[in-house]
Amino acid sequence: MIRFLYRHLRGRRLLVCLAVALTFVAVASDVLAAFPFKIILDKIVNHRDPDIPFTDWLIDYFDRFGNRGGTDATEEHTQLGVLLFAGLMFLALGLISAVVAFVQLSVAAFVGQDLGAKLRKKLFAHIEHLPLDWHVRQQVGEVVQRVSGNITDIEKLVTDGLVDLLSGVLTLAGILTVMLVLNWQFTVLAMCMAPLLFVTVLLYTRWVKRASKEAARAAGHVARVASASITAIVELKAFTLERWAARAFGGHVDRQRRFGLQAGRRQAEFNPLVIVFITVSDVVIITLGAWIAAGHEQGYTLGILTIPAASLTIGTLTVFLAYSKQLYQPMRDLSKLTLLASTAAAAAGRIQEILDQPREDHRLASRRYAGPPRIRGEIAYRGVVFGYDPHRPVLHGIDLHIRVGTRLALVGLSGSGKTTLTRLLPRFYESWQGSVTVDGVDVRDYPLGVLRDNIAIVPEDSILFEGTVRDNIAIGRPGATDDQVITAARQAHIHDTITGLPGGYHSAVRELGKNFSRGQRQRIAIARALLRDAPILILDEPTTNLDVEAEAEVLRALERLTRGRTVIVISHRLSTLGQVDEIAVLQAGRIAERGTYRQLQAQGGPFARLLTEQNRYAAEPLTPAPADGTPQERKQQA
Ligand SMILES: Nc1ncnc2c1ncn2[C@@H]1O[C@H](COP(=O)(O)OP(=O)(O)OP(=O)(O)O)[C@@H](O)[C@H]1O
Repeated sequence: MIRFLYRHLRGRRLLVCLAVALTFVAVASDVLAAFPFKIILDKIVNHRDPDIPFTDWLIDYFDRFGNRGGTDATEEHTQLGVLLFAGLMFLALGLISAVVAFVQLSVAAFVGQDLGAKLRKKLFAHIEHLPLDWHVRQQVGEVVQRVSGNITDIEKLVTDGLVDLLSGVLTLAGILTVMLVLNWQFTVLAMCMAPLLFVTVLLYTRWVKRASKEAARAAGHVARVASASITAIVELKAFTLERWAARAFGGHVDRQRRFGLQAGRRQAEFNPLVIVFITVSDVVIITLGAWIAAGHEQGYTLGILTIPAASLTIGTLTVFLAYSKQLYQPMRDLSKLTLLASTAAAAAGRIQEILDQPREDHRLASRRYAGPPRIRGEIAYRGVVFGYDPHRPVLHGIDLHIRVGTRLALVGLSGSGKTTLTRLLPRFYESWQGSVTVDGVDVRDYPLGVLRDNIAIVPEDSILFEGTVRDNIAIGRPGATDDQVITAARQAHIHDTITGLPGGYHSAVRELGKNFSRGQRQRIAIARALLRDAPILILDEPTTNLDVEAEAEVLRALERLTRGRTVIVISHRLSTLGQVDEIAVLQAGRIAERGTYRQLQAQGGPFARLLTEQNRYAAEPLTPAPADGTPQERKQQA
């Protein structure tokens, strides 16, 4: 934890040192704040002048305001002089404490917030650069928790904890030292309850924390279940599952209440216990202390401990009483802080775990790449074997060649590996065996930035980001002009829809594009891809979730997008494959057959069977192959 903080506090270490130095000053003034009472009582009750080096001149100065009434011959200073001196000392200590607390807390808050912001930005940027393989293995909530909750834990330790921790330790040490110097025998007596108090504080803080943690975890479940139920409200209503959802939700709420009550009960027991211990300790100090301070002759022996008679003054007794109360707070703070520190240490561990993950380096390639930044788009898979699980390959020796500017459709049953195959191209994953090349260069030899800049992907469900519609299209090419954005939108057949919105191109996009229909989102994504103008295009079932009308619109937009590019399209709707040059059928991670639509249909193999299966429930038998052949065939005929 210390190493983690030291590393991430670079640039702010001097401020931390300042906060530490100020803590020393604050603690010293707090500990000394009990002394003015001692000075006053010693003067009035015991007729003793204060014995503080280098202060006589000041008391002499104050003496001129008083007279010698109430003093005896042994006293050098007047009562008023000493009272004014004690008052000034109290005021000065209070002011020092206030100013120091202000600076100290401001510094701690600044360092805490600064560290939190820096860590958040760093962690987020790192997460964004981690490979897809890492992302799919994570739970989204878990990752978000690290960016928000875990960093807050560290922020809290720095803002509230470090200063309190240090001042707690210093206050305890300071108080004990002063007490021991004043009267060590009486200190041992006065501290009789301290071990019990300490153990109680330690145990109870732990119990309260444990119960609160469970309650917080249950609260997390409550939030998750509520959010899942609200997200799936349509399904819940459709299946009339409202009561079932309410029961599941109620279970989590009950758990949260149980632990919340447990924490409350522990807290309720804790405070009275502390009061009892402190009261017992005060009783000892007051009764025994007052007896000794009253000047009774003999020493008092308690076991091996002898307290010399008349070794206490009423003033010293007051200091002991004040300290007895002051001891509790730092103990409590320290105990709380051990937990805060352990939570922060666990949080730091979880954050470091992510920071230790190697990120994708967009510039790095296994060999130096000296080719052009724009590639032509010839794709070849050779003997590619790959899987997500080390023991379960998904692709078994794929050989596939896609010429520049041609369109290949990947079809096959669900789970046959179509998406996986396309994911190897932008190097979201790397093949176990064989190679994937683009323009004859292994994808591993391209800098990631170059490779991915040359590939555009339109997925099944395009996601829009927060911002305006224009921003969402312009993502395709940072710095694109308004004209370029509008041209792309026109080509994607979304321009009219956008201009029909109240804000036009500046209309806001709500969370993940919820205020747009699926078809509109797809067309915005197509405009984005058009603007990107990448030579390679991957379409992963871009019309799957659309109704007939929206599908027709998106297909029209795609028609423009796919022109002149190397395209891999994954499609379940075999009837829409008329526009591709070649179809590859995947079966359990192997290419079962390849050919044009007509060839495969005539061949009577897996593709023909898939077609029959899809047409089984059609009202009329479909004959979707284009009358004039595929584009490639059309080109050849021409
Ligand atoms: N991230 C992943 N981790 C582990 N296994 C995965 C992962 N993604 C896919 N798989 C598995 O790999 C196999 C191929 O999945 P893939 O998504 O490539 O199939 P697909 O043909 O595209 O299917 P669909 O048509 O349903 O999208 C499946 O068995 C799937 O369970």
